[in-house]
Amino acid sequence: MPAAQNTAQNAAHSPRVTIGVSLKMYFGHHETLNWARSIASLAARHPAVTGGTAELFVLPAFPALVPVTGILAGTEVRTGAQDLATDDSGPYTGEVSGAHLHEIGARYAEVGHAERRRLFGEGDTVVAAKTAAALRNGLTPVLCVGELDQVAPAEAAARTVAEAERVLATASHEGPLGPVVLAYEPQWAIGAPRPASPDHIRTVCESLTGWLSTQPALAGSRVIYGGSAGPGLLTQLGTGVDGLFLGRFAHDPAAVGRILDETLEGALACPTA
Ligand SMILES: O=C[C@H](O)COP(=O)(O)O
Repeated sequence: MPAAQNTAQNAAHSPRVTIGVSLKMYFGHHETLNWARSIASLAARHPAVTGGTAELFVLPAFPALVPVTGILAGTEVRTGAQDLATDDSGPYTGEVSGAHLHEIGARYAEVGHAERRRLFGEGDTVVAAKTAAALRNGLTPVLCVGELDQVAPAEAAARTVAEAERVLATASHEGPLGPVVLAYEPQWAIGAPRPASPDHIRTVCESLTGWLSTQPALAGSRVIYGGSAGPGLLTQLGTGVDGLFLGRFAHDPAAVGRILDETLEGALACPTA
């Protein structure tokens, strides 16, 4: 199928807004399960989810993946992992492979988060290997990219597109690419009181979307924003972003509900690569 036709078909079938949630390491096990039950109930009745306006995925800690996937079974919410191994099996103490994750029902795997880069020393080579591992195991990579320091939007866009290009070019040496979720997370806006400005977010996300449109191997990819995102941001962003990647501001399920409400407001017309 020609790439352009493939892109058009993916766009036609993609929900307009992608909402991801990473629980990081904030919740205990029972707290995670209770949160997942609330999200399951929300997703089962919210018209944005039942009507396909929004797609929702959640990334709990590894031990909660099986029960959370069970709790969300029967809803349109998908689950994924916050990390995965570069390899698919073998002597890698403490690691969890993409094959294992797919077997237990995960459909997404986050790679390249700033916290893993900063605290665990992961660089582009490892991030690319994890991206490739996700793709070859049927997991959609949630590839986090974003500038370290607060710079002007145009400079942030240039750095972020270069980062995505670098990582995905390296990943392509290990196997075919496919649709990814590019999570634009300016590192200075993670864990902050407020997100980056709408103008900053739009400038970078539109650059990422423009770059993706030149990459047929990545057709069907989405660009979402993370970094202190919460209720109200989607409405402020309007067009130019395919969704949000939520952290702390999704801990209250009611806040997730308010964000889903925003996806129905009609002002959001998300371009899809
Ligand atoms: O994975 C999510 C992002 O790092 C954002 O987290 P945050 O909203 O708590 O800043």
